[in-house]
Amino acid sequence: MTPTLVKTVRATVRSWPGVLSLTVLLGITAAALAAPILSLPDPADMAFDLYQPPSSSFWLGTDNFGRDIFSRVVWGARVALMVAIGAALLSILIGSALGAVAGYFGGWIDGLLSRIFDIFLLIPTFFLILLIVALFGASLPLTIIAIALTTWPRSARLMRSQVLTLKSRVYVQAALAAGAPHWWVIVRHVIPNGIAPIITDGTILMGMAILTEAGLSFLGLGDQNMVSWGSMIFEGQRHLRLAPWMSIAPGVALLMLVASLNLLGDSVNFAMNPQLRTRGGAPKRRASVAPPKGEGPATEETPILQVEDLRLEYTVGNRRIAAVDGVSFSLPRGGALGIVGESGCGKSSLGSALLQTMPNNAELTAGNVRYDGRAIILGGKPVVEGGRSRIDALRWTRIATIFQSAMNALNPVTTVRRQMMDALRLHRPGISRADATDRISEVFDMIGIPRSRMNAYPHQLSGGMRQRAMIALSLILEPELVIADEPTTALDMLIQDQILGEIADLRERLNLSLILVSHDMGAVAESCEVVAVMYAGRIVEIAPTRRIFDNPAHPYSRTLIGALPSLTGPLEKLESLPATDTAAAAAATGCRFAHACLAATDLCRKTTPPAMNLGGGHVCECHYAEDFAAETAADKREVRA
Ligand SMILES: Nc1ncnc2c1ncn2[C@@H]1O[C@H](COP(=O)(O)OP(=O)(O)OP(=O)(O)O)[C@@H](O)[C@H]1O
Repeated sequence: MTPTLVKTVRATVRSWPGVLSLTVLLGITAAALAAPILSLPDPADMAFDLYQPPSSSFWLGTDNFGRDIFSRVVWGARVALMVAIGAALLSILIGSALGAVAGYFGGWIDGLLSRIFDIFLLIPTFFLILLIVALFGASLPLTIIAIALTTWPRSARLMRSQVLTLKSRVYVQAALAAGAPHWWVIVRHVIPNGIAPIITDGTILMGMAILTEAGLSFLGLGDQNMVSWGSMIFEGQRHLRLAPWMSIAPGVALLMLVASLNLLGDSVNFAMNPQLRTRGGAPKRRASVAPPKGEGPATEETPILQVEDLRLEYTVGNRRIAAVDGVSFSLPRGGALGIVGESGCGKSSLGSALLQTMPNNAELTAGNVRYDGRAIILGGKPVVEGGRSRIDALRWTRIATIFQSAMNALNPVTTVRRQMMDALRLHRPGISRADATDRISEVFDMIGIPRSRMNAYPHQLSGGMRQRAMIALSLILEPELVIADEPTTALDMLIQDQILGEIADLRERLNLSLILVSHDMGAVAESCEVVAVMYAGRIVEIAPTRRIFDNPAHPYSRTLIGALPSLTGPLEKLESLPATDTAAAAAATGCRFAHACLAATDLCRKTTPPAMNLGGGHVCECHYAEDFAAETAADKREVRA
């Protein structure tokens, strides 16, 4: 077994639907395989005990010919399984191969094959099967082929759409650019990535095949030499009043087999798709709290956002990862806070925690958040007022987001103008079309996109223009606070600079408050008055921008600032840090940066550093913060040398 298959089986048997469905399926398969060696009465043997109800002699009773129903159900399982496996395998093989070819090569090949799929889909399934059975007679292999012939276009269309999406992925293009032949790319990169939904669909196909065979047997068109649950149900319904057990037993067996196959399909899909697994599957019901009593009205001095001891944990299997581990800060109205730190330190998790848009495997375990003086999160729970979560009422209208990758954040099949129109109409249902168009034009002018590009689709815009469109979308409802998560990461230096300049300009004009999440110290220095440095889930230093650049007090901030190349002076060797495992660093005793800190002492390794207040809004979690902050620029150069 390949490692992927082993992992899939392991993950499947860890979920209760997986265990349940596999137990039923294995039970039915074992019974079907063991039927010849079990000392069961011959399923075709007729006796004088007609219509016997279930008893210790006849576990499931006897039928109108005195045949033992338990024995017939067990033998019938063989037919059901043969039809399910045979028809589904044949259907998937034919369908996936033709679908992969159509999707991968496109052009006239796709056109021709797609028309063939459509024609087969148009033929009524039962009619085609009846035709085949009428022409060639009723036999089990023919039934299997007939079912496969009517179901393969389903797999073909699924595989075609998978391949169409996958072939534009960068890793597929990279493999082709590296000189790999087409067949290798299809086998190595396309099929393994696109097979999960086909396998899931295969289990549904198996259920359909069993039901179709049962239907054919019910109509007397199945193989008369074999015991089939369908024919048993058919006979049973004619004697329903006299002997209801004749149809109940095969009916229940059929139901259990088809339901288990469908349940198994869901479990396999869940097991094969790491996103479904690690994002926590279905949304959990989160507890909420009522607004606190005595909340006064906000004044000009009330911070737009106050965060106290916020904690967010992810659950992955049995592990808990504290991605945000006790974060506190306060953002004044119209202020700009930059949150910097290396990849994985928890910046995006903090952003999603503030907006309550975390994945399902994330949980806020503690902390309070106040927006404009009103609590939106208390003790880690969302505050609900009048049946609606307060944060729901604030998202986009008062707190907007600029996402990291505009190409992924904008809907690719809708024009930019349409997306802005939708946002306006959703939040301001009464707005007229003319007013909405005026507002869109106004925002386009404001951020420097020519009005002629309003009806462009995202892919028709350049990277910089797309990011501007994303900013326009965030501003369309005139929010007060914008959370920008790496808004310039994928752009070249010149465009980065333009976009940051525009954000700064908009802030001034609209009195916007800003939280800028970035790993780029330069970007943050240009746009924010205060900088918070995050490391392994905590803000380890926060200070006014000038101050943190002149006198960084945390060794980690010093390293980040030291990594900024200087355009003047001699070339200096850049320092590098060992990789950080957020979960391990958070669980370590003492300072979480001690493992990578060149100045770490025993005190650092044993005792968690307190938050040292260095005055002027400068707070740092380092035992030696005062010493480091006091160092002059010359000292720092010396340390680096
Ligand atoms: N859905 C998730 N399930 C489990 N762990 C997650 C999930 N999302 C993030 N993490 C973990 O949480 C930690 C913080 O991740 P986060 O994405 O917030 O970091 P980041 O600083 O924003 O990184 P980047 O700058 O690369 O976006 C990391 O250890 C990451 O592996």
